[in-house]
Amino acid sequence: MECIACEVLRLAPPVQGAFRDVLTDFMYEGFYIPKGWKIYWSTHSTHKNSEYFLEPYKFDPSRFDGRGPVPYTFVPFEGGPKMCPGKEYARLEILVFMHNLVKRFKWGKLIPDENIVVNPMPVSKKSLPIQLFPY
Ligand code: HEM
Repeated sequence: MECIACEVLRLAPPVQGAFRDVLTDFMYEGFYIPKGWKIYWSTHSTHKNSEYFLEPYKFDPSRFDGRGPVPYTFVPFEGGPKMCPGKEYARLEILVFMHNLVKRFKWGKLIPDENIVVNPMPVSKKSLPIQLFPY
């Protein structure tokens, strides 16, 4: 179940990225980035990089089996000193929700091909109406 949650967070990260102040001059991929610039790191493009994730647009929870992706390539909660302090709480909440939904209910989407819109968080276009049937 955890692999499924991670794969959803990879494909549709709730936080798209964030801005950072550049503290020292540095080179990146041949580009000179001067101190004082504001830069943006993108969760989405990191998660869809085929160098780190084979067939990046394919839903494949098994990529999180075993050792999983290399450090700093799966970053829905970011990484380093600014990493989300609510990460473990969010993880628990997501897994408890999924557990109860799957174990206690048979359920189905009312709009099978509903799209996701990003504004700025990814949400279902029509709020994902579902029908629940308790077991
Ligand atoms: C799926 C759920 C969540 C995701 C994907 C997420 C993601 C993130 C990310 C990417 C950042 C870094 C933003 C940045 O660098 O500017 C962040 C920061 C933060 N998150 Fe979360 N978060 C989640 C849930 C939570 C929860 C449940 C809490 C609190 C209970 C929380 C509290 C915070 C706080 C306080 C910060 C700011 C930390 C700082 O500025 O040093 N988050 N989160």
